[in-house]
Amino acid sequence: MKRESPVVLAEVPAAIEVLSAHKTYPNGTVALKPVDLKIAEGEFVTLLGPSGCGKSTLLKMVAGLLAPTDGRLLLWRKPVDRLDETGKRLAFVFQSPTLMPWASVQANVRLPLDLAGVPRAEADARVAEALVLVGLARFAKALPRNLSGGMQMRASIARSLVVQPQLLLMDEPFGALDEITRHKLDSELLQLWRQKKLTVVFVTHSIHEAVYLSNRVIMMAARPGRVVEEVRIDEPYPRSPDFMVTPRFAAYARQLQDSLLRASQDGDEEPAR
Ligand SMILES: Nc1ncnc2c1ncn2[C@@H]1O[C@H](COP(=O)(O)OP(=O)(O)OP(=O)(O)O)[C@@H](O)[C@H]1O
Repeated sequence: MKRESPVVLAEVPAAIEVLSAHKTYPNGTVALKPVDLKIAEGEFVTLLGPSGCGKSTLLKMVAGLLAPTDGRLLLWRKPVDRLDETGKRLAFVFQSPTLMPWASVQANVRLPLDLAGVPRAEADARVAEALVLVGLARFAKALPRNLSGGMQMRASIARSLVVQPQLLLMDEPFGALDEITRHKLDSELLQLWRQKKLTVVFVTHSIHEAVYLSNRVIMMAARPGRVVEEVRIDEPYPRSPDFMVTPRFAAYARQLQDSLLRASQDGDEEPAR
């Protein structure tokens, strides 16, 4: 007699499914060859690769900011433009904090809620909570010009958190910061990710940042942009900065360095179409 299949343990649902999605810009640039990628709820996935490999293009397609030339992108099993049907929300964090210079930190962070017509009392409560989460509670009334680069980025992250997203898409958010500040914000981001049970897709040029933060690193190559490799970082969380001085960290960094080198060389051999 045929045996019953074993009980299937509850699978972690996919937050993101990229199904043969590719992008050619109107000027003919093949920014991304077909990509197939599944990201489970709660993962921290990093997109790493040389300049021009299509990291931002892929992230913007996941956000629904850019339509693929062909293929599909699903968030919680629905096309990206029907995210509201899933009861989930996403937020996008850009490299530049893009704060309104004339408005206080508090008003900047409240902006998405004002635009969505959230009542003032509720909005203020959510802003206060977000400012505490990013360590800016004392600077609610400050103007952006009086904040350091790292603090401005914290304000930008707070602005993304007030919409209470389940998915955070971050395009080189700490790329313009000095190394010490970047490490600090990386650690804070990991805490937020765990505390809020977020799914994060994070674009970076930094191998060290990718190893420190991610469950999984997606390596991409340029000319034309494509996914070439995937590396799992099997290191438990919470990860402290001490992880960065371990032989395991060095081994992962080396593996990614080799992969990045291969990805860069591949691109030189294959001309863009
Ligand atoms: N609007 C556009 N029109 C035409 N080509 C574009 C456009 N945006 C990006 N590209 C090109 O598409 C390719 C992929 O760009 P993309 O910005 O996605 O790469 P990236 O990996 O994020 O690069 P970087 O690391 O430098 O930010 C590049 O060759 C880029 O020049």
